[in-house]
Amino acid sequence: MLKRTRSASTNLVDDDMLLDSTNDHVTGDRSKKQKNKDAITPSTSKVIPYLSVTRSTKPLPELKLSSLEDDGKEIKVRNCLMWFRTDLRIKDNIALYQASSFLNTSTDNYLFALYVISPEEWKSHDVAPARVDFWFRNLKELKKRLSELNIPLIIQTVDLARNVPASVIELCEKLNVSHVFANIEYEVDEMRRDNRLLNMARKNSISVQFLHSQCIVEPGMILTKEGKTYTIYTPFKNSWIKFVESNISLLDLVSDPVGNSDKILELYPETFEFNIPDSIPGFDLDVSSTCIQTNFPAGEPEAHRRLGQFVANKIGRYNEARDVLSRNGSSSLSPYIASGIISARQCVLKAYLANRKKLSRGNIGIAKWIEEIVWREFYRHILVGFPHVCKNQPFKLHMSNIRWNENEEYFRRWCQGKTGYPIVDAGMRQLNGSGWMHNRARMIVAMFLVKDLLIDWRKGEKYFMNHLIDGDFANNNGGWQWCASTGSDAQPYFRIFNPTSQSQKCDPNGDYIRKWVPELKNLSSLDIHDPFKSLPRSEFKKLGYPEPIVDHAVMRVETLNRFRHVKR
Ligand SMILES: Cc1cc2nc3c(=O)[nH]c(=O)nc-3n(C[C@H](O)[C@H](O)[C@H](O)COP(=O)(O)OP(=O)(O)OC[C@H]3O[C@@H](n4cnc5c(N)ncnc54)[C@H](O)[C@@H]3O)c2cc1C
Repeated sequence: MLKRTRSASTNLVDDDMLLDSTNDHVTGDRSKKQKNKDAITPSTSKVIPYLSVTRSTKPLPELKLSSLEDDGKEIKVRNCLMWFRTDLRIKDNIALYQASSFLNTSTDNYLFALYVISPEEWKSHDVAPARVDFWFRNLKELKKRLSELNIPLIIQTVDLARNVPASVIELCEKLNVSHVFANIEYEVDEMRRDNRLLNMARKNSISVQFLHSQCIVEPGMILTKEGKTYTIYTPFKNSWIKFVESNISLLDLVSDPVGNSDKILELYPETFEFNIPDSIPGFDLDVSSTCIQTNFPAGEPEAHRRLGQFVANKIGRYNEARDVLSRNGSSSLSPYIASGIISARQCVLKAYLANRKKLSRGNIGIAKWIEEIVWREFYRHILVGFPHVCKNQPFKLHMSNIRWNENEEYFRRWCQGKTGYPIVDAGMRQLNGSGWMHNRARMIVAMFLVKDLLIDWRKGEKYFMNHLIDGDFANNNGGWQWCASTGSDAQPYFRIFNPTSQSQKCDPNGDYIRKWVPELKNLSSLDIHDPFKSLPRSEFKKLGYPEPIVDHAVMRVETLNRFRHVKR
């Protein structure tokens, strides 16, 4: 394991500056629909609008870790707290490693770990029950592994989201904590929460360090020639690859944390006694939990097993297999990456080594897979550079003037997988039945909602978040806006998927449809893609499958018309 010498410390600025970055109000609730009548200018500043990032290449002991110390104040090290959020892993966890190395010199200080259960915050962010279930299962694994290091995992349940920072401070006081460490979450509400914590900590002489860990290339590290955030993927990717190739230590993993001495067991026995619940009210699984739990077992070893198997057996053919719906051609690592059970860096490093130390070129399947992780980074950079996307607004602001259909019946049928378009219904039923959906199916169902039903993409985005085990704000928002032609580097509005030809192309034998739409399981591969057209009416009626709710050709014309004439 390589010892990491690279680090970053971040000072979050005031709430007001966060709000100023888009001249709008942060709602605290991404899900609430905001009518965007006011013109809002996306940030074009050279630096990230609400993050001031400093980097250091000095070895760890020489790093100034504390924001208070940055102010010239010295804080005597007492105990440390690692606050886990969407980074539920021990390995390659920058904040955890920093926290543990910070204490290393002294044996009289201890490291505690914290996880906050925050139901109100989760509700307002449409967190799916499948995701909460996945978190709890992973927390149980994490707790076991931390216990082996004598690090207790403290669980706090905080009903109101606004009380989270105060409860962290309260815990610090109780446990004599002087230094708090956490990895940054880039979404606006999360940044506001952390900013509050920072302000409260300052008043209580507690040092808080937020560290970059979600991306291999931190937001703000690569910018266009004009010093702006990239808004087009291909130049972003080229710049990303060049940057990582010339700073290859960005792929170095941090060492494992050092544990506490046994003395903590006598001094703070109660901190080892927290139980992780199986579930909490409001987040009960409504699909077969055994299917989700069997498909996505918890734990870091499982994530690494998947990565290892994928790289050993499948990655080489990823470029050709990834779009075939019935072929398990992708890694299915997304729940693990989204909850931080494995880091993007660990994934790319493994692929890079398998590709004989190449990020691009080399094996075409490997290079393509790395590009997908770069999409994930692209959407995070967009989130930071254009935080208005966190506030229910389209990246291209004039796109909020599109007139959407308010058809609850159509929306309900889309959600249930009863549109009469087999490939769309298969995708939605996969989501409802397993908490996950194939990438190509996500594109098809999203495009169908927006461009065949003309329903606001934000309704689909919310539905996805409410059901996906891998729900991830940046990826989900980016994916939806790509399909809706409202996003950065999105599909042009006139590119509209034909669901039937997508079905023929990406599920040629109809096996994916047969798996998820049992009414059609006996149809031939010729009839299955559009049974309403291909079967005699009497035969079709016997299937018990709905007729198509709209005519694709008619809706295509209507959609082109509405998008073409959207007011600027
Ligand atoms: C409408 C829509 C909504 C989406 N919502 C989410 C979401 O909530 N969470 C999520 O993780 N991904 C989302 N994606 C991206 C993509 O569909 C999933 O990441 C992918 O299907 C996960 O399967 P995998 O792990 O087998 O991916 P692989 O193909 O093996 O890719 C490896 C990893 O790269 C990342 N990745 C892959 N494709 C993309 C992409 N297009 N954009 C950004 N990152 C990508 C993911 O972290 C993924 O796990 C969405 C895409 C669309 C079109």
